[in-house]
Order: sequence, then C-alpha cells, then structure tokens
Amino acid sequence: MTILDGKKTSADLKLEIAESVKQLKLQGKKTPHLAAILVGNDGASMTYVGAKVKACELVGFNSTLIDLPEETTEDRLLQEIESLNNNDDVDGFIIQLPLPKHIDEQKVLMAVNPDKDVDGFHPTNVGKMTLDLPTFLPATPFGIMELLERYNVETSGKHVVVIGRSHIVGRPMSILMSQKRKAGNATVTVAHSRTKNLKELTLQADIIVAALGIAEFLTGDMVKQDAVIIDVGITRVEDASKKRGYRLAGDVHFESVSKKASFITPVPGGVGPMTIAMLLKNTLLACKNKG
Ligand SMILES: Nc1nc2c(c(=O)[nH]1)N[C@@H](CN(C=O)c1ccc(C(=O)N[C@@H](CCC(=O)O)C(=O)O)cc1)CN2
Repeated sequence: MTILDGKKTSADLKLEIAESVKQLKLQGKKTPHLAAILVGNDGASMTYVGAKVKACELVGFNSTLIDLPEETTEDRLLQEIESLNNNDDVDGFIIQLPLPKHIDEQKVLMAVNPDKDVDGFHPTNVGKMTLDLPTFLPATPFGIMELLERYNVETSGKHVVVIGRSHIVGRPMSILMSQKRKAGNATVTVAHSRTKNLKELTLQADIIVAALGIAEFLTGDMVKQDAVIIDVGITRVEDASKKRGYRLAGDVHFESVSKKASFITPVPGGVGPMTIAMLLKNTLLACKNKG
C-alpha cells in the first residue's frame, strides 16, 4: 500500500511555484497577489485562510486578507468583491466557504470577475472546465488530479465512484476524471445521499473519492482489494485527550480501508495541503494571464 502524500507533494509544488516567482521577478514582472475574504469566525475556515496566507509568504506571493464580521451584509460583501475586481494589483481572490446563512453564496460567487476567480467557482469557469477549455480548476479536484498524476496512478478505463456531488468537490471531480486527460479517461459513477445500495457500487470501484463529509463513513468492508482511495473529508471530532480538544477525521476509516487499498490519501496530510498548493498554482496562472 502506498500513501499518496499530499504534504510532501504540496511542498514540492510550492518549491516549483517559488521558482516561477523568482523567474517573474528576474524578468521585471509583477509579483503574484492573492486576496482572500473571510466572513465570520468559523474555526476551520480561519485555519484554512491562515494557511493560504502563510503559503503565499512561502512562495513569494503578496497576499491580502479581508476579515469581515459574521454579521456582514450581502451588500457589504458584494462591495468588497467589486473593489477586488477593480484592484489592478490583485491577480486573483477567493471568498472562503461556507458563508454565513444570511448570504446568498451563488450571488456572491457570480460577482467575482472570472479572470480573477482562482477558486474556479464562477459559472463561466465551471462551463470552461466542463468543455475542457483552459481555465482555473477548483483547487481540491485539481489537487487530487495532480496527486494521481505524480504518483502515476492508472485511471484510464477504471471505474471511479465519487461519493458526494458538491459544487466544490464531487461534481467537478466526476467531470475531470471522465475527461481525456492524464488522470482521466475513467468511467465515473456519482453517488450521493439518495443513492441506493451504495456498498454494491463501492465494491465495484477501482478508485473511490469519498467527499460526503461524514467522518469515517467508508469502511474496509465497502472496498475491494487494491482499490485506490481518495479521502476528501476533514471533520473535527471532539477528543478531550488532544491538546486542541479535537482530532481530524476523514470520510474514510483509515485503519480498515488501508489494509485493502493499493494507494490511499491520509487525513491530515493528503488532499487538504494539495488544495492550498493548487490555489497558488491558479494564482500564478492568473498573474501570468495578465501578461
Ligand atoms: N473558497 C473556498 N472555500 C473552501 C474551499 C476552497 O477550495 N475554496 N475548500 C474547503 C476548505 N479548504 C480550503 O479552503 C481547505 C481544507 C483543508 C485544508 C488542509 O490543509 N487541511 C489539513 C488539516 C488542517 C487542519 O489542521 O484543520 C490537512 O488535511 O492536512 C486546506 C484547505 C472548504 N472551503
């Protein structure tokens, strides 16, 4: 069994990105600049945004964090987005999800200039991705594709079962893996909360992408021998014995599933760090696109 090490792979990617930044500087070009909007004080979101800012520092990007209170109105948030759309120094920006319930997520994401949409969530970029045109791919699925490529995991002709149909992970993952690309050419089944006989499907899968958000849902008895397992879930499970008061659990029951898997991503240290590295890659692309 091989661990698909997202921590190491993302560190490699960050070195490559840092080298590109150095080259841009040597050519007298602009330093990439990523901005992030965080609304509210959700602990996990604060951690992720903090990690994004830190990653920018590491590779030599400029970064701006716009930290807004929970009670921020939708109009106020739309004003911030407009201001980032019009700020020529900012190459790309993201709005950390989830947003507080009183804000319409779709309306907000549609307000982002698609050329600065380094999360790849704007309908224009989702459409381009679906048509296999050059665009910003959503960071988590993009990171999974990169991990599969770098570990030479065979995907062509394989049966992939994606569990979860979210706009951020499950849906784009199913599209990318079915396309004619290096870690693609797979036959994809998308399973979700209404799927019947899920275990029958997962037992047929050569590759499983677990992205449903239920801690340790996928157990060893649900996977076939030598399956490739991608765990997208990160749930904070209360654990008084831990310093932080919780432990991180994926959607996969690692102990039982890893005994059968040929390749598996751990949590932490798998898909999560790749998400951040691919956001940097998208920001570098946004900066280069500006010329
Ligand atoms: N605007 C966006 N919002 C959200 C996205 C996104 O891509 N864009 N994805 C997720 C959260 N996410 C990035 O924002 C993210 C999740 C996890 C990690 C990560 O590195 N996890 C570590 C563990 C970190 C911890 O201690 O909790 C790991 O898995 O090793 C990075 C980014 C939802 N929102």
